[in-house]
Amino acid sequence: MERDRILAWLADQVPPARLRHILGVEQLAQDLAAHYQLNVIQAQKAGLMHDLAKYFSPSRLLAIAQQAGIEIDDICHTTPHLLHAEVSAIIARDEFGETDPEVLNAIRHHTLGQPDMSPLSCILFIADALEPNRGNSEELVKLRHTMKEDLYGTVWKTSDYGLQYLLNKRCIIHPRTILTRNWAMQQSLKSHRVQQKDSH
Ligand SMILES: Nc1ncnc2c1ncn2[C@@H]1O[C@H](COP(=O)(O)OP(=O)(O)O)[C@@H](O)[C@H]1O
Repeated sequence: MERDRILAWLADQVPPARLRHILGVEQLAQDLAAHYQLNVIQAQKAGLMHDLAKYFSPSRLLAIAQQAGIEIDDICHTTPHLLHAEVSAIIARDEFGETDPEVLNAIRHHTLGQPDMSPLSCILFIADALEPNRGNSEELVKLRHTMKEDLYGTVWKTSDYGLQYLLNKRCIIHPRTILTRNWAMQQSLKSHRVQQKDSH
């Protein structure tokens, strides 16, 4: 079975704690997909393969991304680790024969997000941040309470949580996460306005 082959490959490439995180993302992505009536198999595959390139060296990430013709902006040049999402999608395709664009796009967008990303991508973005092994800080517990009520609102607030972390650590922030946050916030506020109108 392909899942076993992927797990064996991962066990060779990532430490046990990361493997636990990956399994947590796989499970939560499936739960959320079932809840939002999305394709559970796509969610499972995206969860399982989202961090394939997590431990690749910066030079390897840059070389693979360059060879694949991915546009590498200044921030990714300085912090090649941010390319692990794009490169994980390439490995999913080339090593494990994944061809489903929905699955590959969800993997590509799991770290920085992407304005207009699909519901499946939203689910993987959330699952990566909120799976149980991430801990139980007050903010995470709060986000887990809303994750099945408001998909876009949770993408918005998960982005805020990540941005806050990066600000506190004085990191350079990739603008795509800010664009994702603004997009998700607008989607969430729009859907609340529609719900309010419907209830009058
Ligand atoms: N928008 C961003 N701008 C800059 N760095 C980011 C951004 N989002 C995440 N990072 C950094 O990239 C690294 C990988 O992110 P992620 O894959 O979410 O982390 P994790 O190792 O917790 O799974 C993290 O160390 C984080 O600090």
